[in-house]
Amino acid sequence: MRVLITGITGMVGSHLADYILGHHPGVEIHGLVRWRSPIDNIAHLTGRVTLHQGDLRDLTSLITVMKAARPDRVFHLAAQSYVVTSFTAPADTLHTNVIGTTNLMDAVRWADLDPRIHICSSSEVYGQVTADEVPIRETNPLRPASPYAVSKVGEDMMALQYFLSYGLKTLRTRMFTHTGPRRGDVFAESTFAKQIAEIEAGRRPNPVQVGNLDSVRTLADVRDAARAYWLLLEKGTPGEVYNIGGDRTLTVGEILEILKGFATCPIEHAVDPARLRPSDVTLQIPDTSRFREATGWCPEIPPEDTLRDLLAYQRNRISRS
Ligand SMILES: C[C@H]1O[C@H](OP(=O)(O)OP(=O)(O)OC[C@H]2O[C@@H](n3cnc4c(=O)[nH]c(N)nc43)[C@H](O)[C@@H]2O)[C@@H](O)[C@@H](O)C1=O
Repeated sequence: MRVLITGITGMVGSHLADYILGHHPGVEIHGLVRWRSPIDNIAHLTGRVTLHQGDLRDLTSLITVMKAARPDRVFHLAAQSYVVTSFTAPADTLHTNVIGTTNLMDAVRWADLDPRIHICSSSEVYGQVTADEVPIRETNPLRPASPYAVSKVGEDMMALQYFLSYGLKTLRTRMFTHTGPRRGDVFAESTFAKQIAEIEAGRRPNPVQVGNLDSVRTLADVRDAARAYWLLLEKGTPGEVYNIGGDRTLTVGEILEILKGFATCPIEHAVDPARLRPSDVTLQIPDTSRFREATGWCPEIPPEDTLRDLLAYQRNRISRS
């Protein structure tokens, strides 16, 4: 079997490649890499995966990649994924996520292939929900509260439309917060871990700079997420959409406190007004029963282990820089 992973240089894509190599050694892995993308997260995979240069914004490049890789399965994980950047660069976010996904699906059609395609939507599509609307089911209303969320609604709906109109075997996930080693520095738990590691190393003074600590999230481990995505294309139904997420509910402040508990020195924190958003999504608790029933998946790694590993990853990066 041949798989193509877009976003293979990112946190989830690199862990998915690790998972496949570890559990399904006969699978041939191809990865889409944007020109000049940093490849630190997949340096350890050299010689074990085939990389193809291309760009989601460039249909011609995607057709060339599809014809070369000829995947049986496509995991589309590449995206502009940072909510805050979407407020400052909304058009860029829409282009990469909506047009880029459309280009990818068109490339599959142009190359005359019929793979199962994982389209990675997001819990952000549900936007701000009220207390009586949780746990969030796939049937909850979509009320996107950021340009990023709008882009994921567009990506999600284009995948549905290509299934309905052309029979493309798209399966959509709406993943809730997931993290672990290789998480981008900008996200909440990752910037906290990075700042703590810098304070421990004497590279920055206390306090850790934070934004809104009251948001509620469930935290899934990226390695559980990678296993979920594999199971999705093994056992899921084309045309369907599935919520996926962790089962421990924490405020962002509680996540910070867990990380502080692992620190080797006292850590303080202070709110930086620049880290507050024009609108924030403060309550995200999923109902993942549809996905669990379809695949048998459930999360295995507790948030404490995830956050310990994330801090270890940030410490390691700082010690090497
Ligand atoms: C499922 C979804 O998950 C992610 O989106 P996100 O939830 O917006 O992620 P985040 O880590 O940027 O914010 C989480 C919460 O934490 C608050 N917060 C406090 N203090 C800081 C802070 O200092 N930095 C950041 N970034 N957030 C902070 C912030 O206001 C928000 O309420 C992406 O993977 C996205 O791609 C995705 O699809």
